Amino acid sequence: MAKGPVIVITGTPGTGKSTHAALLANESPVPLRHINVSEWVKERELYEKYDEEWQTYTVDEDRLLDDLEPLVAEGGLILDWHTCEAFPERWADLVVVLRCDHTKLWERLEARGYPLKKIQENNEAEIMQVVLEEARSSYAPEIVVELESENMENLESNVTRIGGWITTWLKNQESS
Ligand SMILES: Nc1ncnc2c1ncn2[C@@H]1O[C@H](COP(=O)(O)OP(=O)(O)O)[C@@H](O)[C@H]1O
Repeated sequence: MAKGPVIVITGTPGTGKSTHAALLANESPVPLRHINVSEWVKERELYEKYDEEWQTYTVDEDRLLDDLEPLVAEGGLILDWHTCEAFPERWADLVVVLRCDHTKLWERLEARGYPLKKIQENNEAEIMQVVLEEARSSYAPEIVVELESENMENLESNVTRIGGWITTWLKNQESS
């Protein structure tokens, strides 16, 4: 059986990456392992330090990439992270960038208990489409897809659409 693709799901924090990844892992036509990269970094202590001011970890990217490389080689992976430019271009078969209206995003981050400064920073990043630009400058345009993640209907249709893409990808792998 063909191994599964490597799908990067990225977007500003709160856009719905983990929600999409969990549903996709459940509904995918081929088994996919969901790696929440932020959690992975914490669990495996792949960071240099904890930044108190921003309440985030400064990731040790070299160690992170070494750690993920064997999993990527196996395939069948969802990499869920708020940034994507650190990953080697060859890793990704598909890069999904989730987008959300900034007032909705603000509410989601507030509900998460983020400090105001962090909400403002992320909100601004979403308005300026920082993650989308990052994805577009790091990967071939044909593998980058921008999807709206504002409501449950978006969530369901996005996951169905990515599932359809996986089915085609598998067929292409078999015939090549
Ligand atoms: N498409 C969506 N429609 C409605 N709520 C969503 C959607 N995507 C995410 N959410 C909600 O927004 C919050 C943040 O989602 P999450 O998946 O944790 O975001 P991320 O992983 O990008 O930080 C959660 O409460 C989740 O239920």
